[in-house]
Amino acid sequence: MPTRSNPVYCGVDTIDLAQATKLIQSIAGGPKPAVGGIKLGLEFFLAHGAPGVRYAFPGPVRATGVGFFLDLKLHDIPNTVAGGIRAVVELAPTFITIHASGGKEMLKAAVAEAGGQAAKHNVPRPKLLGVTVLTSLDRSDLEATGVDADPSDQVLRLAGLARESGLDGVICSPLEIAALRKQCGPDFVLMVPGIRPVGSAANDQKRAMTPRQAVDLGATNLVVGRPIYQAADPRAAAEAIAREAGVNDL
Ligand SMILES: O=c1ccn([C@@H]2O[C@H](COP(=O)(O)O)[C@@H](O)[C@H]2O)c(=O)[nH]1
Repeated sequence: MPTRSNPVYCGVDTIDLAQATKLIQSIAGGPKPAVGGIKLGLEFFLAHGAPGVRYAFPGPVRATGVGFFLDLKLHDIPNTVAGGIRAVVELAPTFITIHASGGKEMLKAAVAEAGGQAAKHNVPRPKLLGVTVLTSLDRSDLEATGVDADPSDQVLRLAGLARESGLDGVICSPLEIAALRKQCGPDFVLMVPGIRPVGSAANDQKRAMTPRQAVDLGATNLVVGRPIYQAADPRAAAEAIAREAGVNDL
């Protein structure tokens, strides 16, 4: 099998600053990172904010070339979401998430703000990804929110809106990858959580597949949290998942 660049982003889901710092150093530091990127999200950012990002994921670790996914899942009126983007672009994230269901005006405001702030801070423009239907939801969960649609149809609809609004990609489950590739083309980023290595527990993920399946279907990146950070040896777990996803030069 030909090797590929490491698609695995580890979700560092903890409020424990020391634990996050140690985990990030062990999987992303050194000459051979075991992951393609680090994802910091709600738990970590609410507890520690921008100073915590700089502390736990410092320049020397970032210099190994790993990506930085700031998974804030912004969802508010356009002016407020633009303000949220304004507050974090200087951290130079590779990706930021906003909810596609926030609507076209909100999505466009975020795109415009990301471009302007990147120029102001002289950092690469972060790629904006639209959250579609959370991977923890199935049809009946959607119905309970008033959406009478299959998750896959709703994901396609929201991805279309995200693309028309200028976003770079979406968060989707593995089950929608093939249809999204067809609808949105080869360059649209498909960042895919709901990834479980063979034999591991699904936890609260209702639309899940293995790393190999997701990559074969056309995922750009995979998001994996608990199967890495809850493992006895997180680095070994990350390497095993990357190998399962077709990375063979670790
Ligand atoms: O639809 C979504 C959007 C985001 N996530 C995030 O991905 C990780 C998955 O963690 P696991 O422990 O591997 O389940 C987590 O940080 C979520 O916030 C998602 O799961 N689904």
